[in-house]
Amino acid sequence: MGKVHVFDHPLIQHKLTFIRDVNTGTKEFRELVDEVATLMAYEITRDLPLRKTEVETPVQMAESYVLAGKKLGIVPILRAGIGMMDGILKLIPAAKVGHIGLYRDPETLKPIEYYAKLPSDIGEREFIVVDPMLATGGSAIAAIDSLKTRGASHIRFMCLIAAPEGVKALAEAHPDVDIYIAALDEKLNEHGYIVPGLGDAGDRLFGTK
Ligand SMILES: O=P(O)(O)OC[C@H]1O[C@H](OP(=O)(O)OP(=O)(O)O)[C@H](O)[C@@H]1O
Ligand SMILES: O=c1cc[nH]c(=O)[nH]1
Ligand SMILES: [Mg+2]
Repeated sequence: MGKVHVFDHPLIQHKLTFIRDVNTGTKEFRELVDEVATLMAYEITRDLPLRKTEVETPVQMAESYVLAGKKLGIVPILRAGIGMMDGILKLIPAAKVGHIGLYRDPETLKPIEYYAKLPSDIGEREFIVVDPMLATGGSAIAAIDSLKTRGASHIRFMCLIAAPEGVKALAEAHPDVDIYIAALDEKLNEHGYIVPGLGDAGDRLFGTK
């Protein structure tokens, strides 16, 4: 079973409060999601492997470290995942970006894939799939299914807010995938929305509705 990590960093928790706030407008919402994505990227990369190297400082040669291991790929689930992408790329600019387009059918709550474009060297990369919301888990499971079908084998999933139902479903469907979240909320409501959540992440990011 993959591990579930809840990021309790005070800055993440503080900013998340304003992201949740119904009175936060589109511009500020987008900026806050971007900032939290950067902070979460900092936390999620904590365990990346390093190798020793040497660097010439203005004073003398020094032993130092650079990143080693697999190259990274970021996969935002369209649309709302796009809101977290730039914040992650600020810290990991060399990562390649794949896109998977999914929307949740409002009646059945089942995900429908409408787009996929992934890096060509998919088997050589470690992927972070990102989406602000993990509700029923259907979208995250489908996105990871899609990545695995195309050859990815090292995948993590990162979101802002998760429902217990989504965490359970994702952990059962993909036990090899670690899940990183900023907040684990109470439940889903009858429309499949996270309670208390933040509403519809895509609509709040892009000003639709
Ligand atoms: O865990 P689930 O029950 O699948 O729900 C979560 C999905 O729902 C939202 O996307 P939505 O379908 O609203 O698409 P959008 O990003 O285009 O708004 C959200 O961004 C996730 O992708
Ligand atoms: O609470 C939810 C659930 C699914 N998608 C969202 O954007 N919000
Ligand atoms: Mg939406």
